[in-house]
Amino acid sequence: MSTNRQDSIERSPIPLVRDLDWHPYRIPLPASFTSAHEELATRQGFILTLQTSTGIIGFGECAPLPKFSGGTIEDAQTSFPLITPLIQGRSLASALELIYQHGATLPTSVICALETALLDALGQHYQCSLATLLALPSLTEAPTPALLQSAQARLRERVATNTVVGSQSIASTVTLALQAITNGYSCIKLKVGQDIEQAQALVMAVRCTLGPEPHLRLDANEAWDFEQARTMLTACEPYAIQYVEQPLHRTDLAGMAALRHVTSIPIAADEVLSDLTSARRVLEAQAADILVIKPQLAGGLCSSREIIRAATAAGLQCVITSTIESGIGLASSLHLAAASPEIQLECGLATLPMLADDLIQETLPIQQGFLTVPTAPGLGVHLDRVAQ
Ligand SMILES: O=C(O)CCC(=O)c1ccccc1C(=O)O
Ligand SMILES: [Mg+2]
Repeated sequence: MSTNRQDSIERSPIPLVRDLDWHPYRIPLPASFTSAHEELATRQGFILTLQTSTGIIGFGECAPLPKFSGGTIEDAQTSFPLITPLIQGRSLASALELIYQHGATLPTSVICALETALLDALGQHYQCSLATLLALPSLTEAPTPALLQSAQARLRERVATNTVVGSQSIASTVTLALQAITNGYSCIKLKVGQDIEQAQALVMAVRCTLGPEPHLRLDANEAWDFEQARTMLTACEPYAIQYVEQPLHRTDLAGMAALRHVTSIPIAADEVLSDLTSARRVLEAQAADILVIKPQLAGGLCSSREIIRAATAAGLQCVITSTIESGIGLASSLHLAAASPEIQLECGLATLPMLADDLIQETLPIQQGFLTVPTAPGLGVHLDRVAQ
């Protein structure tokens, strides 16, 4: 970018929020997503369109997942008319500050949508990607060219992902896992339910078929009690399990901490995480080796970044995953992953192929298990109007 253009961006005032619009969507999952919680056959949520005084359009997504945390579709809907008058007429930076300071009363998925749309617009104003904004020391001061350049230099261009195979029959799970390896994935997550004998047989069959190389992680979605978890994980010790997500109920932090002492398989916290405070409780209780962070449920991108920092300082690793939202929300999580060098494990962001429609004009292709981070200003993806 020419110096003149950059100078004029630094001098030009931050645009004001002119209008917010929430569009409901329903997207079918052709194969449905089965976990110990539910069978998700349709994804429901809202796309936020934010317009600025300078004609910039920012997009955000609110995709609640009531079985986890962060409220319901109705909770989100109730909050929309309250938000607009608070945000309208503020600068993008002051609107961001407002939601960071007072957002705690809103459903986390609503904060995530507002933050994404504001950062999308701000990135377009500064002509830098959302990931670049997240790598800056401050979001509320105009970045100098030098700051933008050093932020950009810290980003990852692509993010390694896992694929997830839902709880199906052993034969079809093995087939799907093999297919994923053929497609270039090197990390597979198996959904394992309450029947621990079936789960053990599944893990053995998948590991024996795939060989020793691919990373294999499990997700129990809170299905087990302590004894079931101990039995299951002991039986899985020979199969090189990368980690197991949420083996026990989210409230059982003491159980999770105790489980870490009876198995060598790392324990990951997922359902228990609903904001920075809940993450701090997990760290305090030494209840996990890994945190699974879903920006929709953890209060947005900056809140997720705070969680990553706290976890890293305590010696834990983190994974960013989707809630099976559309391409708008997925892109925002992808930018966060790109701006988080601490994250070395594969992220659970390979979920767009599960949806009948990703709602975006662009494609976010997965090549050899990697998602490429958009580099265009802001979010780098746009709502496909035809898809609505
Ligand atoms: O982690 C992944 O690979 C995909 C995301 C995922 O599994 C998920 C998606 C929606 C709701 C819950 C979960 C989960 O991790 O339990
Ligand atoms: Mg999980």
